[in-house]
Amino acid sequence: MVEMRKPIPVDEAVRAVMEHASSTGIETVKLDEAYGRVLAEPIIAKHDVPPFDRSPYDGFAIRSVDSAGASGNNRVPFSVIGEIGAGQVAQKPIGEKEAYRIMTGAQLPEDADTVVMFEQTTELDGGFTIRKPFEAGENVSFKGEDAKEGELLIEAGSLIHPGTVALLATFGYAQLTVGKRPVAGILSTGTELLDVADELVPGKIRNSNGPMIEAQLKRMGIECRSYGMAADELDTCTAIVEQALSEVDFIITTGGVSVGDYDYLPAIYERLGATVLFNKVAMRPGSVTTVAVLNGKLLFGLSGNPSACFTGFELFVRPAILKMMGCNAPYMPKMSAVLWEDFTKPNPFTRFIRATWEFRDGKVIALPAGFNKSNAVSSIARGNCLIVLPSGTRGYEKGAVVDLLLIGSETGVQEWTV
Ligand SMILES: Nc1nc2c(c(=O)[nH]1)N[C@H]1C(S)=C(S)[C@@H](COP(=O)(O)OP(=O)(O)OC[C@H]3O[C@@H](n4cnc5c(N)ncnc54)[C@H](O)[C@@H]3O)O[C@H]1N2
Ligand code: MOO
Ligand SMILES: [Mg+2]
Repeated sequence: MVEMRKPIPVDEAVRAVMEHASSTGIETVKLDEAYGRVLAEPIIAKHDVPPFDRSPYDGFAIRSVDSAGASGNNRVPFSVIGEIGAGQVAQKPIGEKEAYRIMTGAQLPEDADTVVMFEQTTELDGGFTIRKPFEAGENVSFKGEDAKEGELLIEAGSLIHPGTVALLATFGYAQLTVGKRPVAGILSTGTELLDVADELVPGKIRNSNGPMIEAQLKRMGIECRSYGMAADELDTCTAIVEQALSEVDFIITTGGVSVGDYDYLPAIYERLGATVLFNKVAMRPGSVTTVAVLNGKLLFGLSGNPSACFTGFELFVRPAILKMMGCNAPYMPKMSAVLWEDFTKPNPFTRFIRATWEFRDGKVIALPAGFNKSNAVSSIARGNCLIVLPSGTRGYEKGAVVDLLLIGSETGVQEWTV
């Protein structure tokens, strides 16, 4: 008799996975390897930024007192006593009505407290005149205005993006500690599977899930070990999964998790003694998504159906990986949008629809990506988000406001429910 499975809500399933996603540890990397990693230490300003008062313009550094009373009718002359390019420092202090030519980014000479842009002067031989007074501090980029020594700038647990790299470089982090990346193992199960280079033969299809998952991992910078494809044979698949468990931090299998005669993942978990966290989720696609855990390692049993497989990765595998790396905001960001076409099917389970969000007619709209079934492959190639239609809702009409989950976003959120 077929096994009856009890679906659990998506949020509950995500929580169960996250409870078992534990840190892979930390390691030290060079700055040029830091992009895409997670900070294992906070970035605290090691010194003021900028580290000295500097000129934000190309112009002349003067003492503001000397500009008092300047006007169109009373142009005040200055004599230029030297030039300071960025990286150079003034050799002597400036005296009354004296100025340095100074370039953007150069340290202000002692006593100078303002900068006059070239455009605000009339140049003369050996000097220039100005036609307005300047206040102390006008046109100065102050020491510490960007960051103060000791200030907490970025918390540990943040994903390192190019801007973070700039900040790390500013403070001289030639190396830093980051969360270790877990190593993933992937196995595509299915007797019907052909390799990408194979010609189609009756009854068979090419393996698209394996390459897709590898790309989803690559997008996160995660290294994977591919265990290729395996026919639906219990002994063979069990042996591969067992082998993989000894070599990687977590395993993703695709296919074989439903109740069919050749769906062997449930039996494999049982043989290996893995604890199944859930084997039915109140979602579509991906209701058969199964996650098990053995010796602290997660085994993600994603559905064989391509749309379900894709969605299962983004909803369950991705946040778990980020948590293993120590990330404090592992969930896809959410946004609201106006649904741009009718979606008439009722939603007994929470539905995730591959879609594109864009800005149109003054609002953010969401356009479903086409053929919307769990076994669809064409629509997963389109779109930049998932529309979320909560369980227990009926059809939606064009114009309804719906939630979106953003796919491929660099930054995430700390808490999340769908
Ligand atoms: N009696 C029931 N049948 C099914 C149920 C159910 O509840 N009761 N659930 C359906 C749902 S929902 C889904 S989703 C699928 C899940 O199937 P499996 O995860 O067991 O996957 P397979 O049976 O191995 O394959 C399903 C489908 O996907 C194709 N596939 C598999 N691997 C790949 C791959 N690597 N690349 C591309 N396509 C792949 C496979 O050929 C099948 O067409 O079960 C329903 N059935
Ligand atoms: O498990 Mo499914 O809901 O058709 O993808
Ligand atoms: Mg099946």
